[in-house]
Order: sequence, then structure tokens, then C-alpha cells
Amino acid sequence: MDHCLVTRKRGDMVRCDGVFPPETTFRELLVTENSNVAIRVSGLGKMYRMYSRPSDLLWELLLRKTRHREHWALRDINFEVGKGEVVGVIGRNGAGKTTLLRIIAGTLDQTKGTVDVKGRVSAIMVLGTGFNMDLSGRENILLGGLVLGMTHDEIAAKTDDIVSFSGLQDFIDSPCREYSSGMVARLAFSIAVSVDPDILIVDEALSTGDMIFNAKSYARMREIAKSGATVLFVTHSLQQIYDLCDKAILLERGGVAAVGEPRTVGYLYEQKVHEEMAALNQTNAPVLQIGNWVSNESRKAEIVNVDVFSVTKTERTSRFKDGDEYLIRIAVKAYESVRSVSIGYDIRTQTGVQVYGFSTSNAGVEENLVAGETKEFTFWLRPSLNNGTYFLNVGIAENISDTDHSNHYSMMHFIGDSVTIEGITDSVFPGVSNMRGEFQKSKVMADERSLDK
Ligand SMILES: Nc1ncnc2c1ncn2[C@@H]1O[C@H](COP(=O)(O)OP(=O)(O)OP(=O)(O)O)[C@@H](O)[C@H]1O
Repeated sequence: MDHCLVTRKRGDMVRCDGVFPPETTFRELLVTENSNVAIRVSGLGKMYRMYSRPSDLLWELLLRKTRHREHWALRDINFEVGKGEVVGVIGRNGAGKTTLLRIIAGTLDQTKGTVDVKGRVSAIMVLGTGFNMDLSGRENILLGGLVLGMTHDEIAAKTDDIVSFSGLQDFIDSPCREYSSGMVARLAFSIAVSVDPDILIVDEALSTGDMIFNAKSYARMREIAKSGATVLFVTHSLQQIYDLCDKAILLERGGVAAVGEPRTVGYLYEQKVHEEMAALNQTNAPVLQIGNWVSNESRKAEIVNVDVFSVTKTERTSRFKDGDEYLIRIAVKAYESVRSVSIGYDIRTQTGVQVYGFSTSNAGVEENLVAGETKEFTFWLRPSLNNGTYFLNVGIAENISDTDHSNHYSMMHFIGDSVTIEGITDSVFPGVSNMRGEFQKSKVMADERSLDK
């Protein structure tokens, strides 16, 4: 796997525009505005020509007759990234994430539209060229450093730090072809962050590193962001999006499906994935695994009140004490009569990890709503959360399955973070939920055969 390091000089405003621009040329613009925008993408499109056979390209050139079909990997992409923002790009395989990042980094030309980038870009691409796999890690540091615009002296001064950050001291003089893909990603990341970039672009390089390196990389990315630099990265992990980002971009089949607050975009992504899986009939996942931050497009019904009540203390509360009993009450006002609805909730950590969810459909109950009525739904639970902050999301969905055998719901109203809950426990344990584990006994084993007994 090749990794690519790219740089543009500090202070440059680089722009590429027009249809079918010449290969790898970037025209510099005079910066006429003093804006806080680090990256501006306008009307961006990328088309690949697809040939059924390699010889079709030759025939096309010779006969001047089209023998390809067009495949638009990106269509009409528009967004801005502010200076110092950390932005995560998510989307299914083939959505266009890598293509987008490569165009912004300047390693790939677009077919349409413009990309304005202000500042020195340092990019780590999973695909592309740049690392010479026959050279050693140390030689690639030199090569990468030069590509990033450093002088020999600067690289020499930084090499020890780069090697130490990568944790590859024992392998640094071996050829990179002997490295695992994770090791190459580590080295590429270490080089890219060593130049104090204005804009750091990371395409899934972190997904190949091990846990310890990933933790170090996140910390470094946070530092880079804190220093005022802009970070744009691709990930398949919503947790990383919730953890690190100020903003998320969801790409779908080459278009921007959503840009905005990370959890809003993350939930929308989950909802789309869930809907697709449900359409494929491959899941019976409870309805509240899907959701939107606040969504009420149907206007058929609305959640008008949510409260949490402590049965143990007989009072309204926003605390879940480990082992106590609670009621979650959700009041719904119907504007239309709707049959077969499911009402429910889920509880998530601050980083969006779903801890638990439950709904009337999980309980095997289908409810009906009558136009004009307000109905309250009460759920009992005995939570066992670790100390910390959690969010209660609530939703109401209509069963739109056309058979009795599938569970396909359409969300009518969803409120993310409707109540912020404080988890409280006296126990000390790692993780989110107390599973009531107990130590039973220890015994000295006579020999390994006793393991079978
Ligand atoms: N060199 C190429 N020639 C033709 N089509 C390409 C080329 N590179 C990418 N594509 C197509 O462009 C689309 C977007 O690809 P891209 O690699 O950007 O997706 P992605 O979102 O990064 O996917 P993944 O999550 O799998 O990495 C896909 O349909 C892909 O097949």
C-alpha cells in the first residue's frame, strides 16, 4: 500500500477550475479576501472514463469515437472548512471520500468546479504515490520531508522526533517493503505531522495503526487543531467523528448528503445505513437504532414531553443511579390517526456509542394514535451505568412494512439528546455498563490436563 505526502506552501491560495483541467496544474490566485476559510470547495465534480476493455481507449483515440462511459465519482460538491476546524468525512465504500481528499490535497485533478486551499497542506493518503517501498524508513523520511518542503537541515533536526513518534526505531533502517501497512501508515503520519501544517489531510491512515499509535495520533491531531491548524480526515468510525470533529461531512454516491454538527450527521448516516439494511431485509434491529438529531418531517405526530422519574425516590430526575428503578415517560401528540406505531428510546454515551435501546415494538406491542389525542407512553428500566454523562434519545416511528413478517419503520419524530443523564455508581469498573460480574474462586491447577475438568 502506497502512502502519499503532499504539500503546498504556506500562504498560497491554490485554485484549480474549469472543465477537464490540464493534468496536475494549479493556478495561484491572489488572495483578495481576509477570510477565515481554509478550504472552499465549489461545484466540484470528478468524472472517470470507464472503458470495458483497455483496447477501447486506443480505438477511441484512433477513431475519435467515444468508446467509454462516464462515471461521476463526485458531483456538485460544495462546502467550506474554517481555519482551525476539525472536519471528518464519512460515507459508504465508494462514496467518493478518497477522491475528494485527493483533489483537495492536489494529487488528483477535478473535472469540474473549484477548490480553494489557503495554507500549507500536509496530506497522508492511503492510496497514491510518494513512499518508495525499496528505500528504508529513514530514507523515506528524507524523501517525505523534501516533498513537504523542508530543507535537509530541517529534516535532519526532526528525524529523531519522527522516528520516535512512529515507534519504528527497530525497523527504521529496513526497507519499507518489509513493513506492514500499519507501520507504513505510522511513518507517513509521523512525517506529515512533523511539519506543523496549516492544513492536515488524513485519509484513513489511522485505521491501520494499532490502538496505542491511534491514541497518540488523535492526541497529535488535537494538538494540531488546537494550534489553529485545520484538519480534514476520512474515517469509518463514528466514534472518531464524535470524539474529534467540529463538523462532519456525509458523502453519498458522490454527493454531499449532509454537512454539519457531528452527531447530527452521524445519526443521519446510521439512519441511512439502517434503512438500506432494512430494505435488504437483513436486520430486525430495533427501531431506535436509527435516528436523526431532531427530525419531524411527517408532521403526523410529535413528541411533546419527555421525562425521567425515579421510582426509588419518587421524583423527577436526570440521574441514573446504578441499581435504582426509573420510568421514562414520553408524551406524543397525534395530528393524524396512525396505526402501528412504535415509541421508544435509546441511551448513548457522549461519544455516540449506543448503550441500550428499547421500544414498544421490542416489547411486541403496536400502538395506534388517534388524531387530536395526546398519549403518554411509560417505560420501566433499572439502569447500571458507570459514572459519566449520557444522552437519552427518544423517537416515534410508523410501521410501513407491507407484510406482517418484516419490521420496516419510518421515523415520524425523533429528538436526539432529549435529556442529559448523569450515570452514578458506587462500584469501580472499566466500561460503560455494570454487568454484575463476580469473582468466584481460584484454585491451583495440578497440570494442564486439569483444564479439561
Ligand atoms: N482511478 C479510478 N478510475 C475509475 N473509477 C474510480 C477511480 N478511483 C475511484 N473510482 C471510483 O470513484 C468512486 C469513489 O471512489 P473513492 O475511492 O473516492 O471512494 P471512497 O468513499 O474513498 O471509498 P472507500 O470507503 O472504499 O475507501 C468509486 O465508485 C470508485 O469506483
